Amino acid sequence: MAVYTHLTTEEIGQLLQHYDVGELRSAKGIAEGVSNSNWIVETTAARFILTIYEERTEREGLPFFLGLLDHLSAKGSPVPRTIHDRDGAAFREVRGKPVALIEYLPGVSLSHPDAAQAEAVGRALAQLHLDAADFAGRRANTLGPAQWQDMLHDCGDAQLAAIDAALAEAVERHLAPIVREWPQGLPSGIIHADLFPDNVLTLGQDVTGLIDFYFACDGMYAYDLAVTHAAWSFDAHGEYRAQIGAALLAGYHAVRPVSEEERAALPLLARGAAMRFIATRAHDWIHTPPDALVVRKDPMDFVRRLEFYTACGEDVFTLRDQA
Ligand SMILES: Nc1ncnc2c1ncn2[C@@H]1O[C@H](COP(=O)(O)OP(=O)(O)O)[C@@H](O)[C@H]1O
Ligand SMILES: N[C@@H](CCOP(=O)(O)O)C(=O)O
Repeated sequence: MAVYTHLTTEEIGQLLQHYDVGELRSAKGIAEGVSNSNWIVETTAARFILTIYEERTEREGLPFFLGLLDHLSAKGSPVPRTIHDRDGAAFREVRGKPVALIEYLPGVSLSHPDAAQAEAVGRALAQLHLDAADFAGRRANTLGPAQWQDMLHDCGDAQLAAIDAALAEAVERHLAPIVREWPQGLPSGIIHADLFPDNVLTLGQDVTGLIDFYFACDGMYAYDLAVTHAAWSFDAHGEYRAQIGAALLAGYHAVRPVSEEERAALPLLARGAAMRFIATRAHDWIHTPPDALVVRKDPMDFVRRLEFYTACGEDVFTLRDQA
């Protein structure tokens, strides 16, 4: 469970007094998530998500993240609105940490998507890129190649090897070439940068929620597509699911056509996406406080994906048009 800050019911009740959302009925810590502390809050009026922003979500980014939710939601994207307090503020402070109340969206996260669901996710990602294009906010990517290098250097070879010898070897072998060859100048705009299955809510074949924009930033659209491909196209044993990968790319391409230059960069971007999650997972593996109620994520999942993307053929990134 991701709850790092343990608020009392009284504290949550007092916080809600600043919003026009009715009286507190119940508040339950949410099991999913690793970055922030989250509760489902029921009031006499509705259900909400209450989030306390922890260390990884930088406070200066909050006007961007929360403004982006409101921008996308106003465009009809399945993105939750920020609930503003009675003074119009998008976030407040509790125990010295920022806290926000977010619209609750229906739907469930998929653990084993089918091809139609993967295609819908690809479409939703492309639509998000289009809808965010005229958002005025800007935010640099704070988890780009330079930061992967810093984080992995900070972990140190010995600690990486203590997690798994293959982890240290993969970083040693792959990090420098990925950083050296990293593409520049591909079409860019605001990207989600973390569209994993737990950040997409669905009902049947429909995407009903895109959540957790706390890594959103300026970046290459094709990198976001590569992150999403790496996050969705493998089963629980790490086996590549070719139909899922192809459907995801096809769904995206149908809404925002991928240029040949972007397509050609996808294999490298996918290796970079794998390295990005190796870096943060390894860092968290080593630095997560022992009393945090959180399930740490295994960096080795992405070492296997990195090896897959290094060895795979071009056909993985062939773009097929919709049937
Ligand atoms: N707006 C929302 N509507 C419904 N459920 C949500 C919403 N936001 C978050 N959740 C639930 O809370 C979980 C954790 O939220 P998330 O933003 O991913 O946390 P973290 O930033 O810690 O990763 C999600 O997996 C989802 O189950
Ligand atoms: N998606 C990342 C971790 C970030 O977690 P989230 O719960 O904020 O989506 C990973 O899988 O490593």
